[in-house]
Amino acid sequence: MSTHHTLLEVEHLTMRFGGLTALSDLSLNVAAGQITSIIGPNGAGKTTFFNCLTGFYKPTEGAVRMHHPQHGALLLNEMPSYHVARKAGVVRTFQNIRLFPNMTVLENLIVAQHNALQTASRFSLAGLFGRAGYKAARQQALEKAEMWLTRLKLLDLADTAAGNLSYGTQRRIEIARALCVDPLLICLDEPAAGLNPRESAELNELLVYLSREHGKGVLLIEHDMNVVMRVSDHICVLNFGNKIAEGTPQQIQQDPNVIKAYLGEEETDEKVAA
Ligand SMILES: Nc1ncnc2c1ncn2[C@@H]1O[C@H](COP(=O)(O)OP(=O)(O)OP(=O)(O)O)[C@@H](O)[C@H]1O
Repeated sequence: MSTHHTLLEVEHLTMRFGGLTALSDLSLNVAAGQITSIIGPNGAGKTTFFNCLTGFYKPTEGAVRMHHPQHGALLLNEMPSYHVARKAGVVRTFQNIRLFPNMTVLENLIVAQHNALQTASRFSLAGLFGRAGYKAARQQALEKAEMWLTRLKLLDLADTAAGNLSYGTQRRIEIARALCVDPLLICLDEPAAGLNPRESAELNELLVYLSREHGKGVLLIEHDMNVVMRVSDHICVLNFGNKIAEGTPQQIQQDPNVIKAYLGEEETDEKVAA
């Protein structure tokens, strides 16, 4: 799949908490079928950005526009978070794992589809027990879960309690769960944190597969530069809430402002002098 049209347009986004400006006048485009990474030192405003675009925070200023093939341009900054996921097709994972540990892997993926199932049941017990529509919706939910479990190489673990699995596997399950709601854009907050090198390499493959083969827009917050530099099509660098650079991995690696933000002024001078 090779359509790289703009999915998300971020315009002059600002988020203030009292006197602290966590995000300042950020403008950025995110394309379908590409991996866009947001990087920056601790406290740069990366998670605040995700919170603004997924309805968790209401930005102080600016707009976030999602271009949806059926619904047209949708202003995410004016939507509650459940609409951001359901209507606009923007889903996220969090820095800390948020699976139901006592449920099986499959159950976690079915629960993620509760909106479709509730609608099919018409919110009634009669619906749950009898309606053909509900049975069909449940079958579809199972098929979708099975498809993503197969593609993410998790099918063998479908009946295992999620909490008994390794950290890296739980991260994959979280991504599978997010994919079950058919997102156009998937936002991943530090998915490589705590992964071993093999799991990290598998994650790289998965992100590339989702963007290239499924045309998903992938928005990635990540500290692991091995992941970022290998998989990103586009990188946006934040520092103290400001965008200090934007470009391809090669451009970012050579950008003096980025080197300064990561290494500090003295080291940069030494590096330049060396
Ligand atoms: N709800 C909040 N109330 C007050 N300040 C906040 C809130 N959320 C974030 N901040 C502040 O905004 C700034 C940016 O935080 P944010 O979590 O977005 O950074 P980050 O780039 O994601 O950092 P990290 O890499 O450590 O996760 C920080 O100074 C943080 O303390």
